[in-house]
Amino acid sequence: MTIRIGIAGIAGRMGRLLAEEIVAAGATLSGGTIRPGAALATLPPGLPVMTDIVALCEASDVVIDFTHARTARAHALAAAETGTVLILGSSGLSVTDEEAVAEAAHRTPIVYAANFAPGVNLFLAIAERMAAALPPAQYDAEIVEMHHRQKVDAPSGTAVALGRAVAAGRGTTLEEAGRESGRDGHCGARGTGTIGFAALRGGQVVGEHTLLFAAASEHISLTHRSFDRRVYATGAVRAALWAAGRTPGLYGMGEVLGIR
Ligand SMILES: NC(=O)C1=CN([C@@H]2O[C@H](COP(=O)(O)OP(=O)(O)OC[C@H]3O[C@@H](n4cnc5c(N)ncnc54)[C@H](OP(=O)(O)O)[C@@H]3O)[C@@H](O)[C@H]2O)C=CC1
Ligand SMILES: O=C(O)C1=N[C@H](C(=O)O)C[C@H](O)C1
Repeated sequence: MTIRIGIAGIAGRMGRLLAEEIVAAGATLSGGTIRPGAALATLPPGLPVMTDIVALCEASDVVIDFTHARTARAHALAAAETGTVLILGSSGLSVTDEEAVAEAAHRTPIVYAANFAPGVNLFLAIAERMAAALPPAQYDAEIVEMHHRQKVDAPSGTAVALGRAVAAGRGTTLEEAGRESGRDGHCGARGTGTIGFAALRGGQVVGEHTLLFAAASEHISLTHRSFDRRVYATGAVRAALWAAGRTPGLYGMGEVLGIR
């Protein structure tokens, strides 16, 4: 029997691509959820569409969730209670949401990644190395991201992950280092060692992230651009096939790719 993969948020931009990629990977598309109260959109005929995440988990070996931060906690709990593998791609989770996901991962495998594109995960590893080599007293770290006008959270999950990677390279955490976001008005001079974030929104940009280290006499920057969000869908399906049958735990895309 092929692996059964369900999709939370099947009517969304990512949900629709995931449906195609699951079938292309030779897995069984077990169904999908839409938001309770949402109008039933045009979806593949014959596909079980429901609003109950527990019912989707029970019908699936793996559930892929690209919906919204506000559902992450309930979806992780449903996966834990039914022993279903969860691939979680939603961004904008609070620290307490992330703690709830980590708690659920004691009972079932969860792959949680800010970005499922292979290039971004390499970028995260390089960011950590760059930060370890460039002293924070001289090199200001700034992260700039741009996304389509429909994106509802900022800074992006990937930008936050880059910030965390920079902080880790500097032997600290993002919270300890301090975030500087959305500068406006008399915001004061930049703090030494803080990590800056700027979020641009417009058009249909799939996802662009730049990490800049700025010193008095030199700048070094690295940019990743996604041109097609299918790269996230293929990455998520790859994670689903990798995670099925693993022991419970919280995994990242770096582990799926063998990067870290
Ligand atoms: N980790 C990664 O690699 C990537 C992460 N993302 C993240 O994934 C998320 C979704 O992105 P995207 O597909 O562009 O957004 P969309 O808004 O297009 O899709 C989200 C879908 O989830 C639905 N939804 C919301 N709540 C529920 C619920 N409780 N049950 C079932 N369905 C629900 C929405 O329905 P409705 O419209 O009716 O509210 C919508 O159809 C975002 O957080 C985004 O940042 C996106 C791309 C890559
Ligand atoms: O909402 C999006 O589109 C994306 N969200 C993710 C994020 O917040 O980092 C990943 C990617 O950048 C696309």
